[in-house]
Amino acid sequence: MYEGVDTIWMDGEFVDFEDAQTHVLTHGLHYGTGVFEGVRCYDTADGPAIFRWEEHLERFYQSAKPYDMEIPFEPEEISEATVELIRREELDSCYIRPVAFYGYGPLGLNPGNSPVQVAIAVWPWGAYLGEEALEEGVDVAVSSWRKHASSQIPTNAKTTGAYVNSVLASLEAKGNGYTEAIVLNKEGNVAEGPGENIFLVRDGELYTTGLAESILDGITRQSVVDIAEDLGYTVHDDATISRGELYTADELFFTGTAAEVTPIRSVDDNEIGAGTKGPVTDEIQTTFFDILDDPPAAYEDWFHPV
Ligand SMILES: Cc1[nH+]cc(COP(=O)(O)O)c(CN[C@@H](CCC(=O)O)C(=O)O)c1O
Repeated sequence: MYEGVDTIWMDGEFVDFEDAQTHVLTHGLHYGTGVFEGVRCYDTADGPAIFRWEEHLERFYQSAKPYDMEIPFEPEEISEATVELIRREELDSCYIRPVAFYGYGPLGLNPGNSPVQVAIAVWPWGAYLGEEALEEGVDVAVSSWRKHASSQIPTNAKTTGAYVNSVLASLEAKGNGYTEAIVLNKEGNVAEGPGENIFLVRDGELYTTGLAESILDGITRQSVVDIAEDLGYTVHDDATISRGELYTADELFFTGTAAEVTPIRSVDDNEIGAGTKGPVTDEIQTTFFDILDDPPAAYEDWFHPV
């Protein structure tokens, strides 16, 4: 995955990949007290550009707040370091992973005396759910693991430790021969995927679960809502979707920085629609990738040049 990656930015310095280490008594390793972002840089017609960078950077700092975590760098410093790192790696497109965590200090739940460390890594990352997934769609299963509720962990924050919930759901799905999971919330309605938001198409209208369903407020989700509305679709972006509605949907698809727009062709072995990428999904996905390839003026503020 990291072939050819030489450098990582860590705590204000560019360091060699193999030197980007942390101590085994790092607070974040023991208690999951870290926050991160997943971002993509695309090789657009206007050159390499980071997609929705300002929104991702804002969410990075917001995610730290519930943990009293002061990220010891200004957004401008993180931004400059990220652009410089992409240039040093000579990548026209890449996945970008900023992470901030309570580092090496006295253990115990209170992280107060552990320093906050920050690192940024970039690497080429292709289709998250497999090369054929974007075209053919994926087979998914509803997980027996429920999404933790927003009353239990701030689901609008990308907390490293919270992702054990996603790991459990993803491991279960893959262990049972599916590509990905869909997780229900504690009410038993649809939340999202382990690392994706979810959209449902019914009678030509789009539905996506709202923040009250204990989901991450996905930036790709919001971008797809905007794109769909600009295409003239009615979008219900605060939907409650029952498990049964998954099976009777005309179309389903995931959205996410890593997943981009990935069609779902079956749920629990029930074919969705025609069992392949549906026409609305195809139009949304094609428009999404066209915007990434050659950003129209209307979307130019979605792109941060590298
Ligand atoms: C739980 C979850 N829900 C929705 C999304 C989509 O959010 P956005 O990227 O802002 O559209 C992601 C991103 N998942 C990231 C991490 C994936 C990983 O395996 O790590 C990502 O897509 O980068 C989630 O982790």
